[in-house]
Amino acid sequence: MTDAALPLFGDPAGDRGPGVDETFATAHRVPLDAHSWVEHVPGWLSGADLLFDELLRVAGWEQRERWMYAERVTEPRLTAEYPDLADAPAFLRTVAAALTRHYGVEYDRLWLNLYRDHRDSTGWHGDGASTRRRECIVPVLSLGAARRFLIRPTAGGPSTVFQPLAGDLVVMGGRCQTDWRHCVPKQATPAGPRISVNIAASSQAVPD
Ligand SMILES: O=C(O)CCC(=O)C(=O)O
Ligand SMILES: [Fe+2]
Repeated sequence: MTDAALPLFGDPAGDRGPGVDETFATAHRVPLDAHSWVEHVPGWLSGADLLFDELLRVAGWEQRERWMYAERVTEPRLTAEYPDLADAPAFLRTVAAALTRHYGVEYDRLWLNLYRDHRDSTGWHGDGASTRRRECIVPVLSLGAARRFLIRPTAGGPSTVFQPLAGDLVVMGGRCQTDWRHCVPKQATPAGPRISVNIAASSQAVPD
């Protein structure tokens, strides 16, 4: 079965399914320095739990491994990647289109992370190959359990902490992918599963 064939929310009237706030009314931009910022948009998506359940079921979750120094390590999360937005579950195309309209960046691909519980994580990093332009706008939509999202200068220094809830957007802008590093740390306090939707643009993968 393909994603496109799924009646995603089974609600032809469309008023019980998820929806996005096209006005970004709750957006709050936090300047990190002269070149970089993070925008938190609480409650941007309504019906986040429906989208979470649907993605858990339909996404092509993979367990990836990577080289860390001389060792092959299993990543502490699952990932589903859609290099072509056209192949992504239908509602995520609506999400990407709304972000394209608002931020003026042609979002055309995305990947999902599934943090199965509080022991899953993403270590400190910049988004690398998907963000080679000097200034990029990288939206991340949170679904499921709340987890901490940290960002700190690449050269070291204190972290700025966000705690996106289900339906919140966290958007990294400017030079966040080079001058700053972000992560979602493991935590001691038990947490249920979380999915992050990381929305990317091939136009931002090309250096300017
Ligand atoms: O899960 C998140 O909120 C961020 C994930 C992330 O930064 C990534 O996959 O590159
Ligand atoms: Fe990232």
